[in-house]
Amino acid sequence: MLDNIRTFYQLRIKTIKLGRRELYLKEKNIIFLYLNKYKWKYLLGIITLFIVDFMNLYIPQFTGEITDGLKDKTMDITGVIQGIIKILLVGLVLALGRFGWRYFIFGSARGIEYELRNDMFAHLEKLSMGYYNKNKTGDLMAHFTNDLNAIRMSAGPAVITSFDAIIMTFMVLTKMILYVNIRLTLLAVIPLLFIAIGGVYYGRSAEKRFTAKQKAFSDLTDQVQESISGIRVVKAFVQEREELKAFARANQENKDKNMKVVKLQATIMPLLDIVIGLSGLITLLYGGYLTITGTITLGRFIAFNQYINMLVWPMIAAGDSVTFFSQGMASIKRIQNIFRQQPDVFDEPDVTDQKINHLDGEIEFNHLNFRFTTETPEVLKGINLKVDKGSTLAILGRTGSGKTAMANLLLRLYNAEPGMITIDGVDIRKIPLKVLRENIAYVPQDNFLFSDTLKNNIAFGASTKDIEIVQEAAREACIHDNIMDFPGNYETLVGERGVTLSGGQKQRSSIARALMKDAPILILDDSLSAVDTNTEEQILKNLNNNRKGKTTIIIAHRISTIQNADKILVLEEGRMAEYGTHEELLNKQGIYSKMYEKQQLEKQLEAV
Ligand SMILES: Nc1ncnc2c1ncn2[C@@H]1O[C@H](COP(=O)(O)OP(=O)(O)OP(=O)(O)O)[C@@H](O)[C@H]1O
Repeated sequence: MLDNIRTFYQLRIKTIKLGRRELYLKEKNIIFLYLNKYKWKYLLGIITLFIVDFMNLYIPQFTGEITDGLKDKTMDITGVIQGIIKILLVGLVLALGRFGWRYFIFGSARGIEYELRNDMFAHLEKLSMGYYNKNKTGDLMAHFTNDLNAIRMSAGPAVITSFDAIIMTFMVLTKMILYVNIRLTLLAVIPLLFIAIGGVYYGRSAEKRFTAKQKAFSDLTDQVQESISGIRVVKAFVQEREELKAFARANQENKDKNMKVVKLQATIMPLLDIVIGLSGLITLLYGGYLTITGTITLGRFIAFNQYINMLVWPMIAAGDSVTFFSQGMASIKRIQNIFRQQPDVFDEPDVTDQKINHLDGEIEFNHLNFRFTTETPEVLKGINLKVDKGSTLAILGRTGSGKTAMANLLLRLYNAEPGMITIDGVDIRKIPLKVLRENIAYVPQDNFLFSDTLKNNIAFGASTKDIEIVQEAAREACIHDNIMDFPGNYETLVGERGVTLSGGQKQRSSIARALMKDAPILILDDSLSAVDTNTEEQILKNLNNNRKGKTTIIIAHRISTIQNADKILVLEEGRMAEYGTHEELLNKQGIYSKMYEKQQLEKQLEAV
């Protein structure tokens, strides 16, 4: 019985410890996970550093010996040459050692930065749309540049300077005591103690200022990113001056926050000089006295001065290390915030058991209600309908009525409640995300194209880049002739460094990209709005011929786009206002028929 209780508590303690450790790694210091990977390299680097520092101490000693030898006339030219050879040999070891620690420690820091950047990108890719709706692109970009840079500086130079400072201080002090004089050493290092005390205060204050500085930089990056991506709107609304003012404000804020850091460093550095100067003064006064009284030789006095100078570097390095570490700490916290974010949409544990690797395309919405966040109102209410495999559903409705929301839910960019959407009779949440998205071809409303060739844009996400297949998809989307008119044909670069496509050309390239996927489900989200009616007719005809047996969902505003669909859903403020075929809805004399009449009238007016 007692044994059982003991085992129970032992197990419990173990679990708590494990839990704490996980929490510690996850919550407190993600950087330790990365440092751990490079621990052997760091160790090698630190050992090399130790050797370098150790060898360094012999140069003042050899100089001191030559000085005393020459002064006392106990050393001839051979002795001097031997002394110089010893110094040169130490110099050679130092050169090799300095290469070594740089290679090991800077290499590890670069490695950590590289891995952290990869992991951060992979993590960001996993995060759901909800996260991107809340966070600004510029801010995220600043994490990849400024914050990772600060982390690298603290994982590399700061590690070196700290260890160097500690090892060097320790060794120099030992050498000062053993080789020169203990009392002189103690007196000379008293002022240096103030540096250790000041370091703690400086570290705390520096981290706060660095956090503010990094945030200001993020805001500035965001400002530039928004102004440049929105330059068309800025120019069209003659808002250059306003944008410039907003930029100047962000820039000023960034400068102010940087100045706060500069001011702190500017206060600390002269203080360091004063402390170091005091040490030098004590050395001159008391060391000089000891030399005059013959307690230490002139050579040892000279060596002592060199040792004091050797302490200057660790003191300044200590200041730099605190700066780097504080900045790194501020950045790690910012990056940790990203890693702490969990995707809302993910494969639940039992999903992989489902063995689903293909979809047929029978979609069912079962009394679907949906809101984007708990704070926002419901945007879809009681949607209840079935889309048969191989049929076409058209969704029509005023702007903001929830059409794109339905597409987003089918792609699981957001989560619907369990059971509210099924595909082939399986709850969408039980279908592996990869399978779901691979089986849906989507033409989004914003027709985003990458800064790449048209060929690569169309073949994006497809299993092949075969030009014949790319051309076939482009022909179906009625963009082939346009592409052939471009100077580089399919190799034409799109976007910032290439040609600027018209709205309609972008739309059709985007349709070609979706058709290239040849998926069992195709969603066109207002994807024909920028093409003329003849081209629209042609594209729809092509879709009809080539997508037999496959499901299509067309979201549109023009009735001409959707009138041949098997079923038409009219959404009104997220509700199914009307549902049926074109004829059925016309007979209903409701919203659809009114829309139809209006659009017919517009057509006739256009013809006149
Ligand atoms: N990420 C989001 N968070 C909160 N609300 C959102 C979000 N995205 C869209 N909405 C809101 O949901 C409603 C439906 O939007 P949705 O984009 O589905 O409309 P839509 O019918 O596709 O409109 P349009 O024809 O203009 O594209 C709108 O009121 C919109 O403001």
